[in-house]
Amino acid sequence: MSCLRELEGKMAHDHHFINQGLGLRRRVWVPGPVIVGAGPSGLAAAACLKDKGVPSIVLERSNCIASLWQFRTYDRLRLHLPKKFCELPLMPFPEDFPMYPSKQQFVEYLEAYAKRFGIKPVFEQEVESAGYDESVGLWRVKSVGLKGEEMEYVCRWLVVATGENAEAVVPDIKGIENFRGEVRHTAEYRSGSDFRGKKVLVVGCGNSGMEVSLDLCNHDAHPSLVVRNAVHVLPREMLGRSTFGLSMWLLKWLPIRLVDRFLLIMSWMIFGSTGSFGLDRPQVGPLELKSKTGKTPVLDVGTLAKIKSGHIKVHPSIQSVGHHSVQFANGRIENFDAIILATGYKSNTPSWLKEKDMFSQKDGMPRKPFPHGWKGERGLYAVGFTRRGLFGSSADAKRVSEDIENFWKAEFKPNISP
Ligand SMILES: Cc1cc2nc3c(=O)[nH]c(=O)nc-3n(C[C@H](O)[C@H](O)[C@H](O)COP(=O)(O)OP(=O)(O)OC[C@H]3O[C@@H](n4cnc5c(N)ncnc54)[C@H](O)[C@@H]3O)c2cc1C
Ligand SMILES: NC(=O)C1=CN([C@@H]2O[C@H](COP(=O)(O)OP(=O)(O)OC[C@H]3O[C@@H](n4cnc5c(N)ncnc54)[C@H](OP(=O)(O)O)[C@@H]3O)[C@@H](O)[C@H]2O)C=CC1
Ligand SMILES: O=C(O)C(=O)Cc1c[nH]c2ccccc12
Repeated sequence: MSCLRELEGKMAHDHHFINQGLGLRRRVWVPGPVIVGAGPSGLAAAACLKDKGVPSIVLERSNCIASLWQFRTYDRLRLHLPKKFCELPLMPFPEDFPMYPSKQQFVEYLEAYAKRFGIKPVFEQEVESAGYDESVGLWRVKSVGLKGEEMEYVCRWLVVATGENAEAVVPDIKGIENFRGEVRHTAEYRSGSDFRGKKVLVVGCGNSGMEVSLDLCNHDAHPSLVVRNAVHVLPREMLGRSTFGLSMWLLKWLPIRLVDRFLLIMSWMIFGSTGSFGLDRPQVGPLELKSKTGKTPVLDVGTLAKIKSGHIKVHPSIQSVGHHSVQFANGRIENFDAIILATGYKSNTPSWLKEKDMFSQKDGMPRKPFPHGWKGERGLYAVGFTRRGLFGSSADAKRVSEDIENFWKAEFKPNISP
């Protein structure tokens, strides 16, 4: 251990210390934290660390930053929350960006962010396992490159930033394997132009399902939406302000239940009763539900009007799928040309993180409830697992970097005698 410490001192300014010949894997000693994931959370963590003088290394399975935004989202996507709630620490959005930046603008911002803080992730490095080695008191992070080349990064601090949306959730739907039309998850959906004139069933009514249905409508497809449970749909704006901004402001003075009541009254005045067209509301209010379960209310950008006008049909749960048809829980059977699964995403930490205390094996999320989930034992951290969007990522990145900075300073205090 002491020789490792000595090495640490010597290597404090070297990012990579390659020690070949200790087996087939190339082993690299990283003096600072290893961050897994180059999405907004990983970039925010690296930037905050850099700002405090702590070097880090970012490992990313894809070949670019923000791969979720670049490769796995639909073309018409914009931020749903105003830009001031989505900015990463230390760098606001450009002033000439609109209130709700498009995905291209968001990616542009992230590219500029990475450049500004000199963040150069190691791309095409899929982390396949990470575990704490008690014998040396360090993390061993094992990755595999595109050509199968294996690496091991050894470090004191491990920051998990692989996101809540690392893998698509593909539910088991009876008979779906027999369906002759196309079945596609929203992660593979780009635009309704692929479905012009087709009858498309969208399964799931979160923000993705609602917006994809609207996009299909706008491209002259004929969408139907499966709504199996109650859902809160709120207008994106009310009283000339963003619903989210207004809610945050009201929460400074009022209890969550009162703010929820206000949101529901306003929504009723704007939409009427959503239950009358198949979208029943949960018993618990939208913000309370978000805070208790992480279920995000749908922020409507025009889908509801299309449901009201009959351009988007609403169906209950799917009972079974045939070659060309779908039978619903109410017994109705309809033919479809394609099925889009807007069934959400999940964390992938159970598949690679060998530590069982901090992250649940079941859902891959931190076990400790918000706001305590960002820090584990032995130098393990999480950024972007609070179900609070980009706002949550920024808050985590700040906390994590402050915590690591304290250890870093204590460890590497320059040995200057008076
Ligand atoms: C369609 C959509 C729209 C959204 N819109 C908003 C919004 O408007 N506002 C908001 O606040 N939030 C929004 N969100 C929430 C979203 O979670 C955040 O926007 C944001 O992308 C989260 O950043 P992240 O870095 O935590 O995760 P991600 O963006 O998913 O980044 C994680 C990165 O880790 C990489 N990775 C995963 N596993 C490994 C591995 N084993 N090894 C190496 N790399 C790995 C991935 O390739 C990815 O690049 C949206 C989410 C979706 C799906
Ligand atoms: N512009 C923006 O800001 C956007 C933001 N997002 C965000 O991205 C994240 C992911 O959103 P999204 O992709 O919509 O995923 P969600 O997890 O939010 O929604 C998944 C939906 O699929 C339903 N579902 C799951 N399995 C089945 C099934 N077998 N049969 C029927 N329905 C099913 C769920 O129903 P149930 O509730 O019953 O489980 C739920 O309605 C969210 O945080 C969301 O807010 C997404 C799109 C746009
Ligand atoms: O889009 C998302 O996934 C978000 O998590 C953004 C978000 C965080 N808190 C909210 C409360 C109401 C609506 C959206 C969000």
